[in-house]
Amino acid sequence: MGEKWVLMKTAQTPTNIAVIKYWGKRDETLILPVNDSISVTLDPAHLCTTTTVAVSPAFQQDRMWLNGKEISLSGGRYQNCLREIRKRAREVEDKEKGIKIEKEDWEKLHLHIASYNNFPTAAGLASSAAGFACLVFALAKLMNVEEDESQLSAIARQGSGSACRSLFGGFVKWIMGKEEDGSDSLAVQLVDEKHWDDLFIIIAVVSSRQKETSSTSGMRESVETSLLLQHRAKEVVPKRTLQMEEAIKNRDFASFAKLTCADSNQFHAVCLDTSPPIFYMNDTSHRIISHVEKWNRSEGSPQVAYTFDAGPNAVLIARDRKAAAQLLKRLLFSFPPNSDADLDSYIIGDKTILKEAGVEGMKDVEALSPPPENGAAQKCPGDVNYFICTRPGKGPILLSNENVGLLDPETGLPK
Ligand SMILES: Nc1ncnc2c1ncn2[C@@H]1O[C@H](COP(=O)(O)OP(=O)(O)OP(=O)(O)O)[C@@H](O)[C@H]1O
Ligand SMILES: C[C@@](O)(CCOP(=O)(O)OP(=O)(O)O)CC(=O)O
Repeated sequence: MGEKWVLMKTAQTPTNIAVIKYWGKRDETLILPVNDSISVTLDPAHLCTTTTVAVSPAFQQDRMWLNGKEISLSGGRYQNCLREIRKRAREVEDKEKGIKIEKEDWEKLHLHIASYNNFPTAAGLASSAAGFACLVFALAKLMNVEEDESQLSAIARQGSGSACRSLFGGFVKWIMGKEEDGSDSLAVQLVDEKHWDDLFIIIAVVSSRQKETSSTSGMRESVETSLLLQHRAKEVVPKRTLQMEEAIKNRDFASFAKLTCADSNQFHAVCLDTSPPIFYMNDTSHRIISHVEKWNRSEGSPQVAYTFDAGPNAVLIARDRKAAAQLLKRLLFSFPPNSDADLDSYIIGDKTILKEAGVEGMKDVEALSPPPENGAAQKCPGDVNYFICTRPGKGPILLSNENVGLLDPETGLPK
């Protein structure tokens, strides 16, 4: 194997947001959770990771570049994913390029990996979920791995728990499993992204400093100190998961919204019940909850569900585009951009919703009146950094066009 060839694959993988939260591990190394969780996959057109993986006999060591900067692969989570995927590698032949890799060769060959998130990394937008799912998916394609998405999800899980749910589109369940080796702790698709096409999602990226407690250490502290977590995992989530599956199957928005909001609130209650307490939401997050609760109550049935991960960003799931347009008007009234910002960079993703809300420029934002159910609503410019408008989306895909790869096909180094 003294030749100079480089073989590459590029994949794109979505991020996901949990509507029944994963919070707490029963095994830290294998990343095994204390309860099942359910998520919705977000449209990769707006939030996704692109990863190119390459193999060549010329590479001296495994290397990785994240958003253009070289990072170390020595961490246990990367090492576990690489080891597990290498174990499953099979023979690969590219007759056109005259390349043949035997199964045993994969243990000796080194990899180059380049990855890019089209959204901020470590900003509470689940970059680790999309990132590890994409790494495992792209490597599986490069190495001709036979395992299906669920089996791959059990490998991605060892990179970051929530990553296992990004191997599928639509609504996804991470089954906690019972086995000690984690072999049955994996993700399955509940329904694909077309099943509940009406839903529209608006993410409020709330201004904050970098979060103080990572999900990993936060959930460790909750497991060690919160009695509410024990109760939640044993008594609440098992029932709630079944109800959520029913709500999703029947496209029952009222039930879906009730369960989603209750589960987000209970997760944050567990954080408060942790010693010392963990605060992920801030005043802006609380204000968003109160606006949504008031509006839902005044309508008589829920129009929007809210959920918050380990940070202050609000993920708002509207029952349909009409409700999303109404929601956007309410959000823009209370959280207009700072006077120097322009609407084009303040609302990103699927901007078509702006037109439906009748908001086409800053003048329209300034002219918005307070929502009828909340005449006393205050304007808080600058409290939200920007909004991302998106939908439920599809799972990982392989990109066939070599030009979109992040590594140079000749050298295997970042372009
Ligand atoms: N594209 C990627 N490929 C591989 N690993 C990634 C990628 N993007 C992020 N990561 C890993 O995930 C880590 C960030 O995870 P972290 O949990 O801190 O933030 P996050 O996932 O963006 O936020 P949160 O978990 O709160 O939603 C990075 O330091 C890196 O190790
Ligand atoms: C609040 C959450 O987003 C927690 C996600 O935790 P991570 O998957 O980031 O944690 P590790 O497994 O330690 O990497 C809820 C969820 O996504 O289910």
